[in-house]
Amino acid sequence: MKIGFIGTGSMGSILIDAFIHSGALLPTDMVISNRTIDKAKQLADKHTGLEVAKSNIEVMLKCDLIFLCVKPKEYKNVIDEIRTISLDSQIIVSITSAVLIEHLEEWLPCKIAKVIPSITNYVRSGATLCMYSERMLEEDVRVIEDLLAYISKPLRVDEAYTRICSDISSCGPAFMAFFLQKFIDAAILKTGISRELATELASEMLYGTGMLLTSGGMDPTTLQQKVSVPGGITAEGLSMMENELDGMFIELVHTTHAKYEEELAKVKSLF
Ligand SMILES: NC(=O)C1=CN([C@@H]2O[C@H](COP(=O)(O)OP(=O)(O)OC[C@H]3O[C@@H](n4cnc5c(N)ncnc54)[C@H](O)[C@@H]3O)[C@@H](O)[C@H]2O)C=CC1
Ligand SMILES: O=C(O)[C@@H]1CCC=N1
Repeated sequence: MKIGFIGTGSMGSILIDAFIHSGALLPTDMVISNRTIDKAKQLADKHTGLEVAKSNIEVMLKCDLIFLCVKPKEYKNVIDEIRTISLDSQIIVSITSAVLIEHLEEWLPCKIAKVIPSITNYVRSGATLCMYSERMLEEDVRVIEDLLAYISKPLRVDEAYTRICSDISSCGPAFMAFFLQKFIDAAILKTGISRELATELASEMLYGTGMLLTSGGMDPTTLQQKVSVPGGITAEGLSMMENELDGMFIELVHTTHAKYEEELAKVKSLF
């Protein structure tokens, strides 16, 4: 089976790298295209045998399963280009939250999967959020999830929860890195600790915390309880954060959902 990638920007190239490094795919299994062809060529220079197509049409003509890795506003151009040569036997995997399965089904005759990856997949961890159109057969779903399992934990979610699941799984790494950055900056400002040491400590801490919350079998509440001795320093810090951050995460969810609605409307208006 030939796998295509239309769009080799940040997420497209992360997926290609991860599939190759994990052994899920060989470079020769894939055909890729990108608006700026040099970006695709740079990937091919890194992975001998990876074929760069001259156009998105060429990818569609050569592949059975095609990942669409472009931004919402770029869907219109791609769909217009490929719709007349798309086949109902082909599987399109769209990685964009703000493009609905029902719209992709309206625009293309193909079987449609919506899979939201995460930057964590680069190091073969984190989830991939999986949603499928009714056109997908059991064996199509198996092909996709077998592939994704090399680089992630594929989790089936209801499309109605795409936004909040992506907030946690895909935006989450950036949000957590932001918190870490603020923590490190404050540590440097208040104590004079070196950035290098503070960053190393913070990164190791987040890695270990992630392990405790997955293979370690702890949930976030238990973890907090285990670290905070009643009346101790952690408890004091947690209590301060409870007051300072009250409402912030509600606001965060409002913000991401408002932006999502805006993008959904924009995509719809383009067609
Ligand atoms: N970056 C991330 O962590 C994640 C991104 N996504 C989704 O992936 C999608 C792509 O995001 P990024 O890779 O971050 O964006 P990006 O801007 O880095 O990559 C998009 C690529 O598409 C190419 N492109 C644009 N129009 C094209 C066309 N007509 N034909 C072929 N190629 C074209 C661009 O040249 C660019 O290389 C977005 O919808 C985003 O929401 C999903 C999960 C995580
Ligand atoms: O739009 C999304 O849901 C994804 C999450 C990170 C970037 N884009």
